[in-house]
Amino acid sequence: MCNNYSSCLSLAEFIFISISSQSLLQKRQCLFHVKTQNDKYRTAGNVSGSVQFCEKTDCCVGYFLINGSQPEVDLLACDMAEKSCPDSTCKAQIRFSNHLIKCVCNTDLCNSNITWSVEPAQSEFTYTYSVGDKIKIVVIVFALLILCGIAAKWKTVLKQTKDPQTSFHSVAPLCSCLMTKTPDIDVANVELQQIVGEGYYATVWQGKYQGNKVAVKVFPAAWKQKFANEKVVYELPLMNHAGIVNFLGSGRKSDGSSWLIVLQFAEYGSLHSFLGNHTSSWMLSLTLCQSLSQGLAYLHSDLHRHDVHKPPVAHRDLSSANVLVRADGTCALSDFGCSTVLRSCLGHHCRQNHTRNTEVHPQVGTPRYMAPEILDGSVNLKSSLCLIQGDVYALGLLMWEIWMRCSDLFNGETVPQHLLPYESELEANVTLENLILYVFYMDKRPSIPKLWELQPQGSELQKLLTDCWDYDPDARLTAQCVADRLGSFQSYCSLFYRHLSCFNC
Ligand SMILES: Nc1ncnc2c1ncn2[C@@H]1O[C@H](COP(=O)(O)OP(=O)(O)OP(=O)(O)O)[C@@H](O)[C@H]1O
Repeated sequence: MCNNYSSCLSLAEFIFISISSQSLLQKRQCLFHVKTQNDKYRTAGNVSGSVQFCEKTDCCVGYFLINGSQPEVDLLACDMAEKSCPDSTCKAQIRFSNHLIKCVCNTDLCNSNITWSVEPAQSEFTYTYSVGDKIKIVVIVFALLILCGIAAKWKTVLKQTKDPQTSFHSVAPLCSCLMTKTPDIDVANVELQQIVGEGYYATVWQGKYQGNKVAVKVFPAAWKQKFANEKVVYELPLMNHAGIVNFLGSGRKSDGSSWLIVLQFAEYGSLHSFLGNHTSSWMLSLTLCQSLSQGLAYLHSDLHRHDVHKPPVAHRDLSSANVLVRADGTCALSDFGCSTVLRSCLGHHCRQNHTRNTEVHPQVGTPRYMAPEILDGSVNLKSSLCLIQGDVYALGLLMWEIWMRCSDLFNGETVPQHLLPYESELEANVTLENLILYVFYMDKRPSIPKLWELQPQGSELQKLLTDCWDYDPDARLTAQCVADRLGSFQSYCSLFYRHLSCFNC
């Protein structure tokens, strides 16, 4: 019997309400307070008044502004993507700038309060050292330096005795793949002609080897480790692929002053200089993006052919300076100095383990191209999946750079000059702190021109880019999926413009 409307529920309604209230009860509840610039946090769960029921994670977050000595709430919400949050109370964890700090915690409404301590200010008192004190300090520092030197030397000697190869490999040892042992080339046969590129670690020359035009990457002896990293990747089995620059050999100058890697010569040099000097048609842009994503998909692949195994490799430093453009308008990945050869046992979750393993896989790469979770420092850099997802974020930025120079997308209007990602929003020499605030905290990405929406494939293109640089690494596409989607773009070529200047169309 039911006496009033509210108590008059059918059995089905009753079951539905109890199940939903139960599931709401099981969900993490966090205090909710957002400002418009961080609207993305609304999607992290259902909001009821000042409480949010988390849909995506079990963690609450709090961002606090430090004005004077008191933290002031800037944002309270459920976290957006799966992360580790081992603490039950919200302890200040990451300091984005002098004014903004973040905490994460794992109990209901735990983000209401932040536990933090003001960093001890530099004490301002002065102390005058006597001459005797100064001599003592110099002697102690000197003795410590000598001791450190001896200890470091011993560590190296012991390491080398244990495994003579380890001094030469910082890349994680592989599960099952054999290295292709390429014999060293005779450096005397390599002719260096002119410098074509100057990176941080090496100078790249145009040269001649066995009658062919080649690029020669010359590492000074001090960067032997970078040379070794790169050589390890190039010498992996089955590394020959159109999307990866062709490795022709390596060697050492007889006087030991430098180490050389000989590569196929890319006529247009880096993608950065190519885009700086050329605009492109729809088809050329598509060719650049397809070859780039195919190269990355291949690099990430775990291949077994007969008895040979190519493990997945994360590039970890994708940028337009590290992608080359060949005469036929295809891209080739290069510069594997920061790459990590991954064990074939993929499957670690991106954020299961909060420890930052800076020893095994340190945070490397070009900050501008670093994924938000890598900038934020909250990911487990030991996880293969994280590194691969970080590469896909950079792939999204690279494709944005390419399409921003596509004249067909600007419908006869002036094509903007080539810009690096975030160059127009932040300065050319952007600081890490500004990048973290913009890319991680505000979840901003390079802007996509409104004009693109009017173009035949503009919206698909926009979707492709946003699916690569999603805030949630698990929501990002794989490089293979990017290549497949781009493959379907091609069939629309004839629909695009009748007078389309197609490259390879
Ligand atoms: N195979 C090649 N063909 C033509 N130019 C090349 C080739 N390889 C490299 N370059 C040029 O040399 C530049 C530097 O090369 P690379 O990025 O490999 O050096 P690096 O010292 O490792 O740089 P980084 O500072 O990014 O670590 C490239 O941006 C490109 O302009």
